[in-house]
Amino acid sequence: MAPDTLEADSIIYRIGDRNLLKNIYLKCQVGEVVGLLGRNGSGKSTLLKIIFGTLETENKSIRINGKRCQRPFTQHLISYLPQESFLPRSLKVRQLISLFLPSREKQEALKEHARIQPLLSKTVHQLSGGQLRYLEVALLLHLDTPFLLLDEPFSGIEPLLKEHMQELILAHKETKGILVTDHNYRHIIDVSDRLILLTEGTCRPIHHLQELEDWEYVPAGIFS
Ligand SMILES: Nc1ncnc2c1ncn2[C@@H]1O[C@H](COP(=O)(O)OP(=O)(O)OP(=O)(O)O)[C@@H](O)[C@H]1O
Repeated sequence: MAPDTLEADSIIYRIGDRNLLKNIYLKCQVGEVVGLLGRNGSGKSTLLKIIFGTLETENKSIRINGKRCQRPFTQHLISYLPQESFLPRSLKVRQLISLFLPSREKQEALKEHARIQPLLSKTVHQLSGGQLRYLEVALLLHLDTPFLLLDEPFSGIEPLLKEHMQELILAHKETKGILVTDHNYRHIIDVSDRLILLTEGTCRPIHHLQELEDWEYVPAGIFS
């Protein structure tokens, strides 16, 4: 059975005597984008690192189709966009695509992409912050992993490119389950099928946008 359900369950994370994450449960299915919102320092990045498997914690259960999986990234089940850029600066975009994507077909598809094609002869350090972020997200979306965690894909990019980033994410959601977090909450709302708010160490499903005001994530009056 193809992997189609990712569950992160019973996640607890403490920093000193602070309970940052208290018994978190969240689920993401192939074909949906789940938007994770939360105030600065609420633990969103920490949660993504724990799910990806690069941050250890005292308690967690990551399951794919119900089967426990200690480090999903080693089995090519999850890919992850960290907040900081992760690409080597000295390589040309063309080389990077060939190195990063195992499938020739995906390499060619990305090289022909309208917003990537003009960048092919540039080295990574010649790209603007927004171009770099777009390239990173495009590379990860072209991998065959069924799940993708995106930490601040809209950060530092101009309004027009944000629209293109949204389109890029939506163009791939049929074959992926995508968990995305960002402070550009309107873009997260637009791109997501479901919203979750991480607050007080707990994931709360958001059914109505007004709840974002009730939990004081956005100022009163924005949605009401
Ligand atoms: N290695 C660490 N040592 C001590 N405190 C840490 C460490 N990593 C994270 N924290 C603290 O954990 C809390 C959650 O951090 P995290 O980066 O996960 O939050 P976030 O919701 O992603 O925040 P932001 O929206 O500002 O990126 C913060 O208070 C942060 O200071």
